[in-house]
Amino acid sequence: MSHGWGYGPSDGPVNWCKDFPIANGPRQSPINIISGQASYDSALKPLKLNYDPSNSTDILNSGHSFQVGFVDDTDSSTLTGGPITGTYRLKQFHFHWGASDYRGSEHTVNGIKFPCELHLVHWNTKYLSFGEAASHPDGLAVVGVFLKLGAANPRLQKVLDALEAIKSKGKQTTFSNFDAKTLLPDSLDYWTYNGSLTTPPLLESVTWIVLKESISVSLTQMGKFRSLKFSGDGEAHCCMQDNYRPTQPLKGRKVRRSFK
Ligand SMILES: NS(=O)(=O)c1ccc2oc(NC(=O)c3ccccc3)nc2c1
Ligand SMILES: [Zn+2]
Repeated sequence: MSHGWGYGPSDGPVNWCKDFPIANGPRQSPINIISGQASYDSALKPLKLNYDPSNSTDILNSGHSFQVGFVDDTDSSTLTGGPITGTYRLKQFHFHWGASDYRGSEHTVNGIKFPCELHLVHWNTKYLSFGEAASHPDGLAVVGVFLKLGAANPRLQKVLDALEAIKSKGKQTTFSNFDAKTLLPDSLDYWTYNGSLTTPPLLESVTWIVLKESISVSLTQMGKFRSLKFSGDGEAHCCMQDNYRPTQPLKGRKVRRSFK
């Protein structure tokens, strides 16, 4: 039985293809977005994100990141419009970040890395569940938001304060009445392309929607992300950082943009 995957020298992204051969597939994520090569598509609609704060349920240290989960048994927290057709329900959001302020994001823009990237994960309600949707090419839609070093972001604080209770792998605590919309920047201009989950099982079922505008994060707030552990209680302490996959080959894919 092979050990799980991670971000270390032996279980990290370069070795994921051994257990998940799709890692070398035609539509892998993340990618480097070359802004000059992204073509404006006037047919792209504005993003519509309608989130009900009462749907947030818990915050969990997954051992790879931490994620805030949402009740998804009704259409009360949805993504519509944008490059997608139909209605996608919010399942969870999580982040990826670096050990230093000069890396951490999964997507890059013109080769630029950000210290952190937020992913809001949605699944297509034409399927019965997240799990089923994840196995279809149009099953998932993830909104990516870059975090850029600057002033402390008060909208992150409630999430970061909750990390005290979930320092190690497997820890979970309630996290209610959180409005994920407060994490979004003012502009919803975006780039979009067809890609994959950026962690195993790396399924090629994600319509990526990467916002052009970033949100701010301070050095102190970045320190809170890095205070988490990949490891569980009783295991050798391993700081949760550099939990990002390097950019993957475009393999002929086109990146579109919603803005002129
Ligand atoms: N970095 S990523 O590409 O956004 C990404 C990568 C891998 C993922 O696995 C899941 N699974 C659930 O959310 C889930 C949550 C609850 C129950 C079943 C599945 N979401 C993912 C997002
Ligand atoms: Zn992610």
